[in-house]
Amino acid sequence: MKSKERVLLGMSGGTDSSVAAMKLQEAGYEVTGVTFRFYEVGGKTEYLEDARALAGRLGIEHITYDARELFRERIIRYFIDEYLAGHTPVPCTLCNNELKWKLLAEIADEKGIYWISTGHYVRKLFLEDNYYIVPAVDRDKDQTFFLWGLKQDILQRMLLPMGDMTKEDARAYAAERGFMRVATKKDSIGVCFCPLDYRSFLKREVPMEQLPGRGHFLDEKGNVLGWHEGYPFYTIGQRRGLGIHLNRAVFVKEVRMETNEVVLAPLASLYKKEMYLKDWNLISAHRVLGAETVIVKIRYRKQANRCMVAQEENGYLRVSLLEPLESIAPGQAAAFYDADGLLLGGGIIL
Ligand SMILES: Nc1ncnc2c1ncn2[C@@H]1O[C@H](COP(=O)(O)OP(=O)(O)OP(=O)(O)O)[C@@H](O)[C@H]1O
Repeated sequence: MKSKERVLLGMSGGTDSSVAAMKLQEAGYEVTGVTFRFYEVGGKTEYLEDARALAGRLGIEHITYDARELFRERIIRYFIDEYLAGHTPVPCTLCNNELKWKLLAEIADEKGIYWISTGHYVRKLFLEDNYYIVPAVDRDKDQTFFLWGLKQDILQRMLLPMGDMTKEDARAYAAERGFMRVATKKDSIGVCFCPLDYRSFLKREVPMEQLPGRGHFLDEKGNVLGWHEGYPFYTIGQRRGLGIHLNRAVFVKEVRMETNEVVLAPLASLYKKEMYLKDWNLISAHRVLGAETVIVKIRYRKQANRCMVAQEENGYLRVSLLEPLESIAPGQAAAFYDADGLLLGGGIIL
């Protein structure tokens, strides 16, 4: 890392960005921390106080940026609208690609700071005139899956101090320096504004009259199997919590918004060999469109699959899977990698 340069770091108050602050400072950077107020569960602002206190202890400048309205408009609204459209949204991907890193760059620009940083567990690589994101040393924490939408203007400015550490290392690093609160913080889980069940979130946030009410579960032939609570409460691939008891295992195969129907089928019926992507971004077009095969992942923790990718005349990407995949859900993200783990881009499943 270069020294005596300025960097703007997103400080969430959590372990990772706190350790990132320490590492950047030790590497000789003049760090400014910014904490975004995105969403405060139960109005709690402890995270903000933690980030501020750490910045104070490290002697770094800290600013707070109120992004609550923006977050509500761009992320929460999108999240709700996607379920109401019968899709399965990816709020963390959208937040990273459309909010977090863009805000960091904007604020850094205003302050005349070049480098921008977070506590993400990813690394960065420069290869043949392009910057790429590659998986972190800690494969279990790897967050590349959420960052496929970033372009060179952001990639070139990123500093990623957590990419070469494991979470355990990070906790030990903070503990060795006497930052016990940082070392022992719990990991955040799931979507920050809706960590557990999205269904109760929808019921709380969406007025009753905007929800479709009860509808039919159908089998693949169109026979009525029973009642469901309304299509937004079901996602493709779902098996648990269907509230219907049949003498065979069934999964959600299709969510039909127009008719408020949910089609249930055995797992074997959920496999597909093709999908289309919209809103895509290719960090390297020739490594994806020109490649014999690339690797595609459609869930953070799901296995990688091989595919071929082509651009259609209508602008979408067609992804032809070498092995069929189950639970391909509209609204979800697909991320492309090469065989060495280079993140090549991604898009939203149509
Ligand atoms: N409210 C926020 N304000 C500023 N930066 C944030 C905020 N939330 C997240 N970030 C930045 O984005 C990074 C990734 O966030 P994410 O919530 O995915 O990870 P995390 O593992 O919980 O990180 P941390 O331990 O730092 O909270 C954080 O390390 C931090 O740099």
